[in-house]
Amino acid sequence: MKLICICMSALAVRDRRRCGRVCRERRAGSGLSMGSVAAPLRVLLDMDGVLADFEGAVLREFRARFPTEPCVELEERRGFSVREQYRSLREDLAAKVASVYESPGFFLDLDPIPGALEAVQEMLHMQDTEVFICTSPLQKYEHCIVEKYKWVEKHLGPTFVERIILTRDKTVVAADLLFDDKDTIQGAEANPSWEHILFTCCHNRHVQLPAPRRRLRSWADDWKAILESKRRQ
Ligand SMILES: Cc1cn([C@H]2C[C@H](OP(=O)(O)O)[C@@H](CO)O2)c(=O)[nH]c1=O
Ligand SMILES: [Mg+2]
Repeated sequence: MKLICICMSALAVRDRRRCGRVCRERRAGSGLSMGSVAAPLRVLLDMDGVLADFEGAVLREFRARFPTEPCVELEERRGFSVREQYRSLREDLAAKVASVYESPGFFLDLDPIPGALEAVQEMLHMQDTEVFICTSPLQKYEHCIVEKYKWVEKHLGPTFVERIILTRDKTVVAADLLFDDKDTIQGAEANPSWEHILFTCCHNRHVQLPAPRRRLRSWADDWKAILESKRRQ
């Protein structure tokens, strides 16, 4: 069971997280320590590429709007940024593909990733588990932000909207696990509290992860084993 310290007073998030790490280390060597209590496992789920099919929609909409232009098939996707790969095909295609995902309705109409909604509901009802959606808005955020909220309400229900964490910097959010399709997640915090589980997506399929980094290949893969292994740490 995962442990955190009972602290003397309400501590800042940063201090509480530090305290949790100290307790985990203590427990590994010497069992339960004085002042330790069970804490739920906190899981962050990224949205695009993990719950919502951003890549599939970009290709479908790009083809529909620019039928005569070359495009990048999903099997050919490499690197997180769609815009940069289209730019490498031809400079002006960068703006064209960006116009697709910056359009009103784009984020709202994303299809759920297969198995994602069922997995989230199951995770939500697991004992000793807290689930949040941790997602970044586009820099051009006009439609994206409200549509991400609406997407969650539509597919997961209004109470799940309370569980959205919207941030451009996921490193400052405290949790045990982050499932995310972006292979490199950086920000103000050099040592985030979460373990990043790379969720396989067309653009990261070929990324070789150095040990001990872990992947979840799809929602049909054993995500429960990852949660349980983290609980035991
Ligand atoms: C521009 C761009 C955005 N996105 C997603 C990631 C972010 O959502 P999320 O954090 O839910 O994965 C969102 C804003 O950048 O759009 C991509 O996945 N690829 C891209 O090339
Ligand atoms: Mg993502």
